[in-house]
Amino acid sequence: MNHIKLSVLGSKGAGKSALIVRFLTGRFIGEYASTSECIYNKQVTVDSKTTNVEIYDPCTQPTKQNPPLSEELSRADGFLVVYDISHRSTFIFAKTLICSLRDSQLKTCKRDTETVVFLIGNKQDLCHVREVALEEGQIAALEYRCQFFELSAAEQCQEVADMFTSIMRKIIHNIKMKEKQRPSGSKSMAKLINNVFGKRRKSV
Ligand SMILES: Nc1nc2c(ncn2[C@@H]2O[C@H](COP(=O)(O)OP(=O)(O)OP(=O)(O)O)[C@@H](O)[C@H]2O)c(=O)[nH]1
Repeated sequence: MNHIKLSVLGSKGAGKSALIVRFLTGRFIGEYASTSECIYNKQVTVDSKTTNVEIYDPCTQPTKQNPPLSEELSRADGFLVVYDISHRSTFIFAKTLICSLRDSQLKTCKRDTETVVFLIGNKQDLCHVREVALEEGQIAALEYRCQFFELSAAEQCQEVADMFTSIMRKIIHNIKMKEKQRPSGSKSMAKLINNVFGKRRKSV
């Protein structure tokens, strides 16, 4: 079974909890008591493979010191960076976050494949008070090499589910690529150990 970890980052009020709850329950709940960070676990099926996904919601609090992004990087396999299309400041913060993620990754160099980051423009239903154009989100995603979705946790269930499936599929693909790139020595070592113990088991 695949085990993957997602972190959902973004400004206070961008809709992180609403997106997560919509994915986990299929429902939209208007208000959340976001007093502390939350970690959700769910078993899902991605391309007919059972996958355990852990979702970390920092529940951004003005007084809460969120962990440094390098810590986030080591914790998560992928990131949803959420902004509210009706508040430009959340979009600017989202771009800052992605920049920091990319910079932190370069510094830590702990990963050979680039961290999976999805830029999410939420509250698409508030297009009558839109402050961030769709094209701006698309251009930012191209610039920061991430996938882009504009949607509404309040009004769209399938689209939110499809977005989560898409990032989980991308993460699983990356994990498989990394396993393939693993130095052949470790593979042959595993094969050797299997042969030795395997033969011994056969003789017993
Ligand atoms: N119209 C509309 N409102 C939304 C949508 N998603 C979330 N909201 C509302 O936006 C407010 C903030 O949503 P949350 O999910 O708590 O946002 P958050 O990013 O988790 O906020 P913090 O936990 O404080 O960081 C709530 O009043 C939600 O009902 C959406 O797609 N459309």
